[in-house]
Amino acid sequence: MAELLWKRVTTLGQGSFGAVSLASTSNALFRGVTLSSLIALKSCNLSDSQSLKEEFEILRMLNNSPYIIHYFRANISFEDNVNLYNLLLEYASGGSLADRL
Ligand SMILES: Nc1ncnc2c1ncn2[C@@H]1O[C@H](COP(=O)(O)OP(=O)(O)OP(=O)(O)O)[C@@H](O)[C@H]1O
Repeated sequence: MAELLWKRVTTLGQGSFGAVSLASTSNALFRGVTLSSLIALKSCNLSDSQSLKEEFEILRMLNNSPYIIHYFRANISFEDNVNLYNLLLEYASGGSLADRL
């Protein structure tokens, strides 16, 4: 099965469990799902990734909901000599709910 290829473009924000980047993807189709060419990538150090792994499990349970950001997969990358745990997420281009309140 083809690996989903991505490249970080810019930083979107910082949460309690990780930093969020905007990333561009090169595969338009992944596991039968047509992807936008932009995704969000939530990353943290692999050695400190328990909370992000728990977030991944919750997103996995809710992945069919139209009200919850979809995840595409989790993976590990090696960047600047650090192993990072990454959640590959649907990019919410409209900003957060907090921005709108
Ligand atoms: N899927 C996404 N698409 C676009 N921007 C996102 C996405 N996920 C997160 N962001 C941006 O990154 C910021 C940090 O997101 P994250 O989910 O890590 O933390 P949070 O939910 O804002 O805070 P906390 O983790 O403390 O509850 C958000 O405020 C938002 O600006």
